[in-house]
Amino acid sequence: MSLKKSVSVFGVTGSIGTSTVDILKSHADKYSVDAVTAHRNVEALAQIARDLSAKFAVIGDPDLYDELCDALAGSGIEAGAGESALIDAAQRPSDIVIAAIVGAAGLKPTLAAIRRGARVGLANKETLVCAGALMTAEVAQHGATLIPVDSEHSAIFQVLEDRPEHQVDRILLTASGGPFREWSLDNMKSVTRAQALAHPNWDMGAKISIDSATMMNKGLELIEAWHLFPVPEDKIEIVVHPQSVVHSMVEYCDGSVLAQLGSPDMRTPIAYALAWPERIKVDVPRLDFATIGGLNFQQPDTERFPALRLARQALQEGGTLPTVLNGANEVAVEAFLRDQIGFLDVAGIVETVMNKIGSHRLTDLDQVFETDAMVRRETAACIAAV
Ligand SMILES: NC(=O)C1=CN([C@@H]2O[C@H](COP(=O)(O)OP(=O)(O)OC[C@H]3O[C@@H](n4cnc5c(N)ncnc54)[C@H](OP(=O)(O)O)[C@@H]3O)[C@@H](O)[C@H]2O)C=CC1
Ligand SMILES: CC(=O)[C@@H](O)[C@H](O)COP(=O)(O)O
Ligand SMILES: [Mn+2]
Repeated sequence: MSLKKSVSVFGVTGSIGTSTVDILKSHADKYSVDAVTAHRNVEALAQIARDLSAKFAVIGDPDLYDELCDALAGSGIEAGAGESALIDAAQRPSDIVIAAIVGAAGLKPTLAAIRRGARVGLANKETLVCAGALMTAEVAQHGATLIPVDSEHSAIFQVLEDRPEHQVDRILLTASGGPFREWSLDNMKSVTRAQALAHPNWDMGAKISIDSATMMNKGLELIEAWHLFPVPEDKIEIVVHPQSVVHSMVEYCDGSVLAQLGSPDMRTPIAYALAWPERIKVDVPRLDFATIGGLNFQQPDTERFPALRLARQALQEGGTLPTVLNGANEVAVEAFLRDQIGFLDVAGIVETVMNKIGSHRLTDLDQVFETDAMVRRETAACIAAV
């Protein structure tokens, strides 16, 4: 009988996906790989599937099935394509699923893994933002386990120690402030794609890099934290910490503040999600406090970064408003990346769409998918009018 845990990695070709591959390779004695997925990058998917001796490789774009079969020829690895194959991959009985697809596109496969009671290492924060209450209800119903991979949420998870809500005074979610932390609104008007993609501390995929630059990432993380940890919204505060060394903190009722620190390298939280409740060795750069010298903290500025205010509003009003915020943001970020709108238009468009659609009581997952599709149409129309 194998003592190895089997792992499936969704979004294996991305930033989180390839960091996960790195850990799986260095701990091949502990983990075997079942399914791996990507969206369009057939070549990288097939190479990773071969390197990890995966059993099943899925490409999200159904038109690329034949290309994937060719790339896997002779390997014995089964190929699949399209949304139904992504769901099939999630339903296979792997011990751990790393959910690292970007955006709401990850919702259906992640739900499929939750519904079979899997342990899910969740990087894909947009799923919790657009359907958090329904997702966490399914986690409870099916006995699944959700382990946060997002660095701040991993930090909170590591220091929260199952403490009851009444012992927790505050969750302090740290934010780097992104590349424009000190820029004036006037200068931010002419930000280029390359400037917005250049995060000061983290090497990440394009969408989350833009989210960090607008600080929508922290807004999404606020909503993510509220779904993951048992504290009211007004006990989750955002604090700007330019060095990204303190990944988040929890303040307890006795005045103690517990923090998790580390180099800005996602392999640490990914390894924790894989090994929890144990820890495994990871070759990340170690902190040298004398070289770092000082750690700084500042108030966030919601005037220059309105995405923070919009996400707080979505969380407070609840219902389908976080779904609207997320869908509008995904479409607006894509438009910015295609040079169709300016940097400040991203949050402006999200606000316009939120005001236009408003919030409705959240009832079921079909409503989430319908709202998401409608928001994407409305946002595209709004972008066309800019
Ligand atoms: N990068 C980071 O350090 C962090 C990321 N996260 C979160 O993790 C998630 C992944 O981020 P990141 O790795 O940076 O993103 P990347 O853009 O680097 O990777 C995204 C992955 O998802 C796949 N993908 C994209 N669209 C679809 C789709 N429609 N259907 C199926 N698969 C798809 C991509 O495949 P292909 O390569 O073929 O396009 C790729 O494998 C995001 O939700 C992000 O917010 C959270 C904390 C830190
Ligand atoms: C690595 C990670 O978890 C990202 O979400 C990171 O936090 C982005 O940095 P910002 O704090 O600039 O959003
Ligand atoms: Mn984060």
